[in-house]
Amino acid sequence: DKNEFIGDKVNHTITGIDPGSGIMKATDQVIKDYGLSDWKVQSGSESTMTASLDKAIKNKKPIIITGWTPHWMFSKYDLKYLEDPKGVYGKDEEIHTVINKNFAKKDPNATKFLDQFNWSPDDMGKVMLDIQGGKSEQEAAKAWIKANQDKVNQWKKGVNKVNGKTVKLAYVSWASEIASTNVVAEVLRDLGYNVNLEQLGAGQMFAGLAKGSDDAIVAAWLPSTHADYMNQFNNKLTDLGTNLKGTKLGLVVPKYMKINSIEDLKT
Ligand SMILES: C[SH](C)CC(=O)O
Repeated sequence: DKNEFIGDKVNHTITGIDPGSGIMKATDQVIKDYGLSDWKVQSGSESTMTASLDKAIKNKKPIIITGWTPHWMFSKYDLKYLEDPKGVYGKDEEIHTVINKNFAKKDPNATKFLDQFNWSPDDMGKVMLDIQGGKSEQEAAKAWIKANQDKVNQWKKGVNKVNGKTVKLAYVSWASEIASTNVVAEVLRDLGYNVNLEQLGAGQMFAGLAKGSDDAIVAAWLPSTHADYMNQFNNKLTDLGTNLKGTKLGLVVPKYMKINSIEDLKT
């Protein structure tokens, strides 16, 4: 039946991303909670994972990846999430904007802007697709800003223009965070800020923010995915709240695969 072959077909491997990410920790928990002791989670990066996904789909081969929404892969390919009856990946989540504890005092103007930043999975998806389609990260951000002046003006309400103050943003190279961080950076630049972007691993991003080597991130997946990092550094960080609602994490497969639940991986 469909169960006994799936493990053999994918060499009992789930194709994952960077080991410090929350989705990889959650997937380790999936292995334990669903009794998948003969399975392994292959770490890599978002780009190695999407390259493996592309290759598998081109050859109509089975593959199981760690996936999340929003992500351009759902526009490019016919994919589905495996049901997670034990709820290990948690419910739909949100992405939060988090600043270093001292930043609000250091720059209340930029803090007000960061606090007002919020947008939808559709907004983020447009920027991700433009980048996937070949636009540079900055061009994609600028194009979105140009086409969404009303939303951007809401973010800028009560925020003053400045002359050359610096804001340091950290992020991890996940398509979702590349999109959001570049849009925020471009609007801050329109406001007269010099913006430094620092691309780090997930753990380094939270550590750098806590240390103050970076001022802000728009990349905290909460309440569960990044809970460990937020708890580890909580007295050094200020959570400004949600900037995007309606994210999802889980195991994702091409729709041509017969399995529908994580339970189906158990031979
Ligand atoms: C890969 S998701 C954007 C975030 C995470 O899993 O840490």
